[in-house]
Amino acid sequence: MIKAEGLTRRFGARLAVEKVSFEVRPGEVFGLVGPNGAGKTTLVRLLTGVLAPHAGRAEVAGEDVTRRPEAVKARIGYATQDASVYPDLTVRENLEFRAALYLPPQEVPARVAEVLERFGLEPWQHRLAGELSGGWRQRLSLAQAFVHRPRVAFLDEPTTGLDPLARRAVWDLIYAEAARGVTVLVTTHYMDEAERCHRLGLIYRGRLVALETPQALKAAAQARYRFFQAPAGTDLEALKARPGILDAWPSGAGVRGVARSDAALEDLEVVPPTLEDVFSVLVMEEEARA
Ligand SMILES: Nc1ncnc2c1ncn2[C@@H]1O[C@H](COP(=O)(O)OP(=O)(O)OP(=O)(O)O)[C@@H](O)[C@H]1O
Repeated sequence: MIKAEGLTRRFGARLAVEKVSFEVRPGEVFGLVGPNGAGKTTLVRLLTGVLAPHAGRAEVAGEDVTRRPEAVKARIGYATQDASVYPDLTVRENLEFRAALYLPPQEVPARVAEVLERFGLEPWQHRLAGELSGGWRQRLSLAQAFVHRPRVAFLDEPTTGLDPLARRAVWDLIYAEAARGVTVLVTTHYMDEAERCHRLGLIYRGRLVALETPQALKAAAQARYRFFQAPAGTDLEALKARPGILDAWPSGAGVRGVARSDAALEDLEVVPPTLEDVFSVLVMEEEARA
């Protein structure tokens, strides 16, 4: 459903996206994760035809994005980071506007009514989008991404700034759309959200440095390293200086860390890695390579 081959994009001398290749299968919820400035948004803009690549190509929903960006736009939904809604249109008008871009006029009212209902937006339909709270604006942004029945949806940080309940509601909506067969590519900073994705790509400095299911990423990290927990009050610097210990950081009620697989850790509690641990070691490996 999504196929990127060697996608590359520069801004001046800076390589924002470098030779990125991957595929997303129909119905998959695929997560792109990576630190600020890693290149996630640029990659999404390349895949949605908003930005042209300097090298490589992409296919989305059976269309070549570079050659026929307009054909691709009709088949995808796109919710941008800055909530792609018009603040001075009402909720309903926003949805009507978006639906009318890609659907025959006679289909618009029924689609808008359905999406208002599905996304719980009916009570707000006559409100100006600019008057909605952050959570409801994000819901509207999602609703407009799905209103024309796209085959693929790109959601760029759809839950940033939302409280945990609103984030959960957004994820329930994303999964409901995926269950209807929509392929979803979502970018996120949140590890608990990354955990919900069927498969993940980690972007670091413009490059795709890992591509796997959350479970496989954890298993691979556990095979290469040992992760541990130390009690509160542990001397962090002394711990980091021990042979075989690669890094340690304050975490919750103690200290968490990563060590080489042959390190002596008898006095420490060895624990399975979280996704956050996995990404820490992947970034550590990339830094060591640089
Ligand atoms: N239009 C632009 N002009 C110049 N540089 C840009 C432009 N867009 C992105 N960049 C640069 O490209 C790099 C990747 O940025 P991008 O926004 O894709 O990262 P990101 O992973 O989405 O970050 P965030 O999580 O903060 O949104 C950054 O160094 C950024 O400064």
